[in-house]
Amino acid sequence: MTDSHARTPAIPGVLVDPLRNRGVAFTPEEREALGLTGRLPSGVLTLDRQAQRAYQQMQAQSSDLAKNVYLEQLHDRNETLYFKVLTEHLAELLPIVYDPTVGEAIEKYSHEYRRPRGIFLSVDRPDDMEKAFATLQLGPEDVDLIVCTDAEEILGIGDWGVNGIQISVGKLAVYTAAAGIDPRRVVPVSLDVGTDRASLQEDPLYLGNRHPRVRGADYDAFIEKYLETASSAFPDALLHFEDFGPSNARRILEQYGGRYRIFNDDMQGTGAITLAAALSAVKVSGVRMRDQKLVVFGAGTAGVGIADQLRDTMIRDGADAEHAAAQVWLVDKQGLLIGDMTGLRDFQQTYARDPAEVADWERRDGQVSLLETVRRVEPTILLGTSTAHGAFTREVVEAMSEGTERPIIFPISNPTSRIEAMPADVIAWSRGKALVATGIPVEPVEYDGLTYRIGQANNALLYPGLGLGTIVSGASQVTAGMLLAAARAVADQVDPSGPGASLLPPVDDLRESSAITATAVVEAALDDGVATSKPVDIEEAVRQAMWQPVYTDGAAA
Ligand SMILES: NC(=O)C1=CN([C@@H]2O[C@H](COP(=O)(O)OP(=O)(O)OC[C@H]3O[C@@H](n4cnc5c(N)ncnc54)[C@H](O)[C@@H]3O)[C@@H](O)[C@H]2O)C=CC1
Ligand SMILES: CC(=O)C(=O)O
Ligand SMILES: [Mg+2]
Repeated sequence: MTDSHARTPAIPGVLVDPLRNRGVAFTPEEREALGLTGRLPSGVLTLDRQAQRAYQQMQAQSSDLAKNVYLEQLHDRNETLYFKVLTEHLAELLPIVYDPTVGEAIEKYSHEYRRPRGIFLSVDRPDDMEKAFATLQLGPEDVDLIVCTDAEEILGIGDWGVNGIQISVGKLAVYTAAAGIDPRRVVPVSLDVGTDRASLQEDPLYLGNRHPRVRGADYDAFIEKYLETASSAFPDALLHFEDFGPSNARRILEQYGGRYRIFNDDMQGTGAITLAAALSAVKVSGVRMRDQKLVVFGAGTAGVGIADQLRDTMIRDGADAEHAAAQVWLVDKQGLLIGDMTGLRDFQQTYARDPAEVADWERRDGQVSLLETVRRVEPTILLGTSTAHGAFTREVVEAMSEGTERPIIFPISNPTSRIEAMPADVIAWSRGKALVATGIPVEPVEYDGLTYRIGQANNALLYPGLGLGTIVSGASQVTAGMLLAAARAVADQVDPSGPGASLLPPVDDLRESSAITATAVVEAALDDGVATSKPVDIEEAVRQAMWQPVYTDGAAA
């Protein structure tokens, strides 16, 4: 009898291990040593040639989602090659592996599923956690970074259950491509607590838990167990939290930030990159930080996280704490948030307005609208973190432009379908006066004979350098000082004064930008007394720590 295995022999392990695989770049000697004789075509390609081929194959895909799926398959086949391609074409491919296409990839994950990447932890089996991490076969010092999500508020597209694993994967890809975080030392995690999205629960191909989100004590116990398990298995790892819902994101950070090495990207990373864009914009507008008036549209995790960092910056610039908080107006689904409203979240209360102050403001259906708020407040900064596409109308932008000479307008909701206004409109409606940054990548805008470059105020322009600095310094916490240092380091990399200049560094230079940011972060960690390692030459230590996508000698073995 013929043994079918004789005709279709198993693929040798090294060829299916993405961290070791080099495919046709294995030399004849390596093939011999690794038992690959006769298992590859005889040609040997360099990494450069492989990267050319992979890039061509990627370009031949018919849509951005197909490109994302192609690149994920490459990621699962050969990590060095994947990161070589990604690093060499960062500005072109970041929108494919990350925002905005990652949103679509998450929506389609259970249907496009090819093979698993990461650790899947289920609220229904909390006792499996240690076992799941143990399958990685890594020692306590082998992991620098774990990105987890419970996927309740993925980008601006809401609850996507286990499909959210792709945001953990995408965020980590950016860490490596943009800051050289070693891909062998990172772990993406899905915390599957169920989903409230009926279409997922009913989808026969859905791969996650088919029950509503677990909340309350069971949710809290699951998160606490995750923190305990992850940090005792990998005590040096930074625990990055991504895309949790507003009721949990801040609570987890505040409750556990002192005990564990936590970073909440949507609050802290977004706050810092938006602060960087604001620091640049303020250089152009000439209005001191302490005199800014900020209207936040969408008072959730990101919006209030940003408001907090801008308020703290006003205080550092000389405003007293009460005055700085009073310079912030939050507008959400209920309109302007006012102190006598019921149902305000605890983190919104600080900024809720005194009812007497707004007693004679126009109300429609009992609400003070964004437009009325802008007319009354005459803000210098308007921030969009609402997911409400088109909410920054012509009227809103014109009203803002009447109240201030250089309006700073940041519609940073992701992905593209959620942005509050496109920069071309904002620039036209403000007659070229607005200083704009967006969360999504956008092409330069032509207006009245001038080219306006739009900075990408996406936390991806900051968190890779922040993470690298945290890892190199061995910081036990991500402090406010480290966030501020990162924001300043990013802002200092651009000269925003030229006509139409970008407020933020370009994505093409992200690796260099991350090295500069990380250096500033290490210095801040040392100043704040949280660093556990003190490099003699900080910049050199940062650059040395950056993993490069190359085949290094001996790594094939
Ligand atoms: N550029 C960047 O780096 C980042 C951008 N974001 C974006 O910010 C947006 C919000 O994200 P999160 O704060 O995490 O979500 P969230 O759910 O915590 O906050 C969204 C807030 O907007 C409010 N909102 C929804 N529809 C509204 C409407 N029609 N009018 C007024 N308010 C409305 C919600 O009630 C909620 O308070 C998303 O689009 C996300 O992609 C978030 C993090 C980073
Ligand atoms: C960029 C990001 O973290 C978000 O949109 O949630
Ligand atoms: Mg996020």
